Amino acid sequence: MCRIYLRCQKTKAKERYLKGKRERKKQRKAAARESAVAGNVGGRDDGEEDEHDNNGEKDPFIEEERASQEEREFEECPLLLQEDGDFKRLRKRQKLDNEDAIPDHSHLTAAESSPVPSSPISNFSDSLAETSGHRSPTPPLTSLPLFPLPSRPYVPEKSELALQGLDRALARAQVVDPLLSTPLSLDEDGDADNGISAKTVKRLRDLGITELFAVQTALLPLFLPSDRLKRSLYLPYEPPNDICVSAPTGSGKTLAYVLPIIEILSSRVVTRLRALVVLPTRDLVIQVRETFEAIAKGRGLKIASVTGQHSFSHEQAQLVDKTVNLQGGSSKVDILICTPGRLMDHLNGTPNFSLQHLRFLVIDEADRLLAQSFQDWQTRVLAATRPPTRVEADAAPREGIVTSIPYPDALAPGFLHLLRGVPTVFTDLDEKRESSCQKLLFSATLMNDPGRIAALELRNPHYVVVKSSSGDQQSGVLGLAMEKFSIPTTLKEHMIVCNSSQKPLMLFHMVHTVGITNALVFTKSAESTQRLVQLFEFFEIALSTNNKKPVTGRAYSSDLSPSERKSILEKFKAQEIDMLVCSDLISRGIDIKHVAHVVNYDAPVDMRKYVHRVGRTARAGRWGDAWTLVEEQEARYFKNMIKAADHAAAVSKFRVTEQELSPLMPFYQVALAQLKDAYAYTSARKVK
Ligand SMILES: Nc1ncnc2c1ncn2[C@@H]1O[C@H](COP(=O)(O)OP(=O)(O)OP(=O)(O)O)[C@@H](O)[C@H]1O
Repeated sequence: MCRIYLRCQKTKAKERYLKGKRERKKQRKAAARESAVAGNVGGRDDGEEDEHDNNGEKDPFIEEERASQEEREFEECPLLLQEDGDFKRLRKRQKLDNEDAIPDHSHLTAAESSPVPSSPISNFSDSLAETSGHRSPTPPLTSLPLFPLPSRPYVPEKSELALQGLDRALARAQVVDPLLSTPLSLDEDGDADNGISAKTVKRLRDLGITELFAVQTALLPLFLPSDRLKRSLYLPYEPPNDICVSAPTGSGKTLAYVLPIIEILSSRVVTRLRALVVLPTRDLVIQVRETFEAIAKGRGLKIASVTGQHSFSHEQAQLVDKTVNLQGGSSKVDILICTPGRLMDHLNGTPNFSLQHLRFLVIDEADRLLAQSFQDWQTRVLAATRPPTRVEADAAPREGIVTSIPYPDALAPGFLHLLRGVPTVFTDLDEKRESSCQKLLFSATLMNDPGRIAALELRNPHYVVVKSSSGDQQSGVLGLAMEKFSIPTTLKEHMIVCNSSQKPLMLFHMVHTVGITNALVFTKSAESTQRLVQLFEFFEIALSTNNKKPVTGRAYSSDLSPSERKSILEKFKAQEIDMLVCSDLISRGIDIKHVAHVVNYDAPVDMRKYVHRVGRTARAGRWGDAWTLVEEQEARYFKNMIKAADHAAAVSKFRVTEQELSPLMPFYQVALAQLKDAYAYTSARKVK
């Protein structure tokens, strides 16, 4: 309303002013004509600054200037500003007001020198009334408030935000320099300095391991303290702390938990399920089982794995004795390595399969596993390791009181109150008995998700972060909190920006010109894996007519049966295959020593994926190269991703020109045509 009113006022005033101006102009012209006729040419002195004409009339130019000034003021009206949101103008207005707010009051009366500054709107309407020669019929707008200047809120740094609400245990993390290592030497007692027995040292040496890597050096004293009581299989009154480890890919995390588990379990007399290792894929289960078997050789420990590769009953027969019903459970194995899905199957459907004797629960690739629910496996597993509370125990069905235990049962100390037929009397002097299970979380990209961590019910967790940034605590913790992951220092990273249609040719160029072999090539899906391998085969056939030895490439994806996958992986390990084209199925954890190159044929969509993929090379201190083919339209996203992880400087740009690609172009076109025919033929057969 105000706005419309002011606009109307302005228009009428302007019209009146222009009319007056025209009349004055006419009068002046007439007067000039008369004086010219009278030969009396005179006028205003140029140097005169008086705004009034000689006859006392206002100077039209000065009037015009004033009108435009008023117009400007009108434009600067805060009401309009509010709508436009033009804070610059408001700031200018306020600046002017502030200047006005320090007037010289010496010549004013008390009433005039009121500290309340007059509103620009009231000034404007007053001057408008003056200009028009009469006052507005409506009262002038006097007290419209000036909106306060918007002040920029305090924006905390990203690092500051990352540290807020950080788990206290994580804030106190032990940061370890990745270059740390300890030689495996024996002391006078025959033990190694880090608490490893002579037997294990000998076994390690047989396997060619002569020193412990940083993560192993840091972890072994935590698992194997000099106080031997703390190495007991059961610690119901003083349960061990849980441990979370973040260390780069290929830094030896597997051995860091395999060694202490074998050392501690070697003292066992009766076989019980005491170590459970959960991994995300079958391939990883096989790999970790091999490591356990290699280190535990000659120690009498029984190791098994369940992944669903064999029948359920076969696995049950391997795991438990089903003929008796035991509260303490029965186990034919000491160490079980499994995928979460199959673990749930056995928890739900295998009699006597119990986790109450667990001393170690290892969750490897923890961030990946905890992100997937698998029938809420974490909650179920944790519940199975924890002794029931008094209320739960009282509610548990018991058989009639008998004086002797009917058959030997083997409940863990924390679960003794459940013993069938034996009355339990709780007293106030009873000490609380807890599960002796120590939870161990490992990953190269350990998550910092308070919700997920809380769900694990970690007991006084101790964090170990292996990170290169000068090994200082603050940057190590910050890196983990902000998901700035560590990459092996022996890895060289490159990116190649190219047109999407050139990508296959670019890969073939890299294989033949740069000499990429013993390579893992990651694609985004099983389907693109298959297509790329087929195109590569056609290309190699076309090129081999040119007297070149063909490079062998095979696909490795979830489309293949487990036995096919196993055989392909073995051939690749035996270096019978030069290039394995795969989906993300083997992007985590897989350890193949001779992998010298990783090619991200399809750029990874997040930093975690990138870290794990490129981490398939440059393992255990060896050198390796990672190449990422980035399509032009993805380049910005990829650069931002690595920049956000403070990793942009480590990835160098590799340029390939059209001329360099041109020699391979004819073979590529032949291969493309053949691939087209092959797909046309396959789809025609499908239609039939
Ligand atoms: N102390 C050691 N001395 C020599 N080699 C070692 C040592 N510890 C581990 N290795 C070797 O280093 C390689 C990488 O180890 P491992 O697979 O445990 O890495 P990782 O940290 O689990 O990697 P990822 O995060 O990718 O799973 C393996 O081949 C392993 O045999």
